[in-house]
Amino acid sequence: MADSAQAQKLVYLVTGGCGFLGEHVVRMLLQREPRLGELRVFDLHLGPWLEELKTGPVRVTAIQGDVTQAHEVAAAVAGAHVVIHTAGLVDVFGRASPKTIHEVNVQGTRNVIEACVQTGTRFLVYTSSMEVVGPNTKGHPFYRGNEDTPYEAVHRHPYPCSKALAEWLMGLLVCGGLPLVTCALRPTGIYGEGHQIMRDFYRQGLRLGGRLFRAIPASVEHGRVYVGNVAWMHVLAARELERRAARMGGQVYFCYDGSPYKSYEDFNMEFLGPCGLRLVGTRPLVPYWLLVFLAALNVLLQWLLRPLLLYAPLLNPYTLAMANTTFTVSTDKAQRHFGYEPLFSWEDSRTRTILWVQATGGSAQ
Ligand SMILES: NC(=O)c1ccc[n+]([C@@H]2O[C@H](COP(=O)([O-])OP(=O)(O)OC[C@H]3O[C@@H](n4cnc5c(N)ncnc54)[C@H](O)[C@@H]3O)[C@@H](O)[C@H]2O)c1
Ligand SMILES: C[C@@H](CO)CCC[C@@H](C)[C@H]1CC[C@H]2[C@@H]3[C@H](O)C=C4C[C@@H](O)CC[C@]4(C)[C@H]3CC[C@]12C
Repeated sequence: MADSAQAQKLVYLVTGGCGFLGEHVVRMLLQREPRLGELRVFDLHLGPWLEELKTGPVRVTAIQGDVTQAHEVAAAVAGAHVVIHTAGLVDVFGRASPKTIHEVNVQGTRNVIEACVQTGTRFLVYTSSMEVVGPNTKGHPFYRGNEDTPYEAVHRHPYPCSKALAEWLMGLLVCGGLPLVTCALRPTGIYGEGHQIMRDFYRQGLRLGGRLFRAIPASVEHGRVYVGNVAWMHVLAARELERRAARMGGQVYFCYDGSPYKSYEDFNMEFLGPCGLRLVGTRPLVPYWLLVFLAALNVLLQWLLRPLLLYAPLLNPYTLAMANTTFTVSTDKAQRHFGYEPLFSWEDSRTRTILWVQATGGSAQ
């Protein structure tokens, strides 16, 4: 990618490119990366929507593969200039075993790093998570903090443990002095078109006669960021890693935009309200001790039923702690380091999400 090769077309690889975030990254690259020559989309499950992208000017190569299989990753990475690694097992509900979460999120990331080193790929952007920092097991608030805010990060749940370990692996590279330049992006709770949990809440509200019941105090802030802005941040970071390697290499960045600071439930109502739902109660209708009890009961039921079926409700001690602990970010690090500005205003993000919930929320899609 030297000066003389300004017009050189680049090969990008997006792992997890058919996931919620991955699909937005893929589409954003096609729209906003002028140097894109080939786009490889690597995923365990390929989406049918990829077919429509294959008719455009950029070569789109769909690769069905597993990040836990080093040889599959190496084959996909070979010849790629830039890798955006979003593939991950996002499970805070006990659907997958801790071992599987570790294999996909930690070993999978190690495979991606090693493939880059072996095949000479120089730029790697990793999708990390807010949970690398917190909320911690002690329920300490992280109130509008930034990347340098001191916070006692204590992980016990397999998912945050795996994301923290994977991000740490990225950092190791810099210490090792390898030619690979990496950075990690830490989204808070992502929302937008394709957000399954938002759709689940919508359907639950419809079943309950157009109502949802407040369980979390409105004063607890939960950080949220629009998927289009998270995707844009990945595309921009990937593009700028070369030019600003000394500054960006080994850095971590929270993903942020103009989304308002609200509780998890009040934030969801920004979209579900215009879709006809109502949040009942200005205060939690269920006492907190009862939620704690129900969350613990769900863990017991999950364990008892495991030989027969997979019982994985939204409420468990970890998700309750997440929803009930203030964790919000306020930072401009990505702006200072690589010129990031959100592409979508809060109004745009809101409208797009509402339209998506209205279009697909009631259907089986
Ligand atoms: N959704 C959020 O709120 C959020 C917040 C912070 C960080 N993240 C991170 O963003 C990334 C994407 O999350 P998402 O919400 O889009 O999840 P998702 O489940 O929609 O997407 C993950 C994708 O990875 C793929 N994948 C899983 N295991 C794989 C394997 N072994 N090999 C290849 N592909 C595999 C899945 O098929 C899926 O398409 C994850 O790394 C996640 O940890 C998500
Ligand atoms: C107690 C319930 C009353 O309505 C609400 C339970 C809500 C939980 C299911 C969600 C609350 C916070 C969410 C998480 C958060 O937004 C950030 C995440 C980071 C990411 O890396 C993965 C997804 C998630 C863990 C997200 C999952 C759902 C919540 C726990």
